Amino acid sequence: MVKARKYVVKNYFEGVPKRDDYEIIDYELPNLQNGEILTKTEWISVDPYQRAYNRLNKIPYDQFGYQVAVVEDSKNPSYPIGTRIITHKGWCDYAILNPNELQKPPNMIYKLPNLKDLSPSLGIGAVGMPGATAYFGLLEICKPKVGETVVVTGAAGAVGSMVGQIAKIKGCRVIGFAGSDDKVEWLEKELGFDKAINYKTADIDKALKEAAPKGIDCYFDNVGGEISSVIISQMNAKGRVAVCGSISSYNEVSSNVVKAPILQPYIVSKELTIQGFIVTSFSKHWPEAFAQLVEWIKSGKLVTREYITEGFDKIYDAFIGMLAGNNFGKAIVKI
Ligand SMILES: NC(=O)C1=CN([C@@H]2O[C@H](COP(=O)(O)OP(=O)(O)OC[C@H]3O[C@@H](n4cnc5c(N)ncnc54)[C@H](OP(=O)(O)O)[C@@H]3O)[C@@H](O)[C@H]2O)C=CC1
Ligand SMILES: CCCCC/C=C\CC(=O)/C=C/C=C/C=C/[C@@H](O)CCCC(=O)O
Repeated sequence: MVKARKYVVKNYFEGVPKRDDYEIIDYELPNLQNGEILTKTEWISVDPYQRAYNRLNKIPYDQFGYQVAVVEDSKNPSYPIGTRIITHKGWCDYAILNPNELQKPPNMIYKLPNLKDLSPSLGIGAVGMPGATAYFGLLEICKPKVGETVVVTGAAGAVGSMVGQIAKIKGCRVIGFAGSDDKVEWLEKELGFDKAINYKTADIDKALKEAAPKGIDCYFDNVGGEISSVIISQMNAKGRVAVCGSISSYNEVSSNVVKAPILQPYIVSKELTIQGFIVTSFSKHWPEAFAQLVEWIKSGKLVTREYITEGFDKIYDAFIGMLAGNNFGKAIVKI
């Protein structure tokens, strides 16, 4: 018998999730049946949608999320012992899975993409769901052209740091917003952003007019709220906005959500395209994105950074730290 642990969400979050909203449960896994595999978790992802989607689930629920795991025992010939996989099994240290029943998101499983000699942990970051989000959101929705100006918020995070670098690879001028001077320095000095701005200290409207005197063609929106309204008000005719997330309001109780200015006059007069998307809509094409992302990383065109917390007992802390902005790049937990 294998002893396993998992995080169960006991409450609907009010504001910032509390430690007491979670319970860690110890339990014994049953014996393997034909077709099943026993997996040992190696890396766990903490992501903003784990906060945002809380109220879409029936309480209590097992905390969902991506993980890298290795097959420890197998009664499925397609997944022999030692195979590395990505699943959406969430915050648990061992699991029994039946790959034949895990074909559609969110209950998905796939073999770790060929990462060459890169760390398997990238399978939940730059070469995983966040990497695919940056790749498809930018290339399929913003559709940037050479010489255009691209703005990204949440620029030092998992998705944003990739968006900015991919836009540079595509020949764009890139401006990023992030929440500290250290992040600004990292974006400009190491990731090649043309300009980064600390949204917590800058006059956003003025700083952006200075950074983008010819206006903005593409906006990759990770945060929503007031800053997005300011950015959209400075867009050029036929500009494209990919609405990826709105983390600035995930921890707000509804009565506190900021009322953003009215944008319709800009949207109409500039003929803007504003499109929300969910990355799994592109899931059939993830393998193409992963192959390209690995090539860019291996050739040094794309820099990856991970913010690693160690220990199963620390997943909650890693999650809260990510929501508070501690992470540079992808926030993950090593189990
Ligand atoms: N549509 C989709 O399919 C997907 C959407 N997303 C969305 O993309 C966004 C980025 O996700 P991801 O890259 O994984 O996370 P990040 O790695 O960017 O981590 C979250 C970051 O959000 C920033 N942040 C926190 N609070 C605020 C706030 N009030 N205002 C502005 N920024 C804030 C912090 O950075 P800082 O220090 O700069 O404040 C923090 O580091 C999220 O909105 C997420 O929901 C992600 C994956 C898929
Ligand atoms: C309550 C509305 C929340 C709005 C936030 C929208 C998008 C933010 C975001 O981060 C989306 C991420 C999507 C990730 C997709 C993961 C899927 O593979 C699994 C979805 C899991 C689930 O639906 O339970």
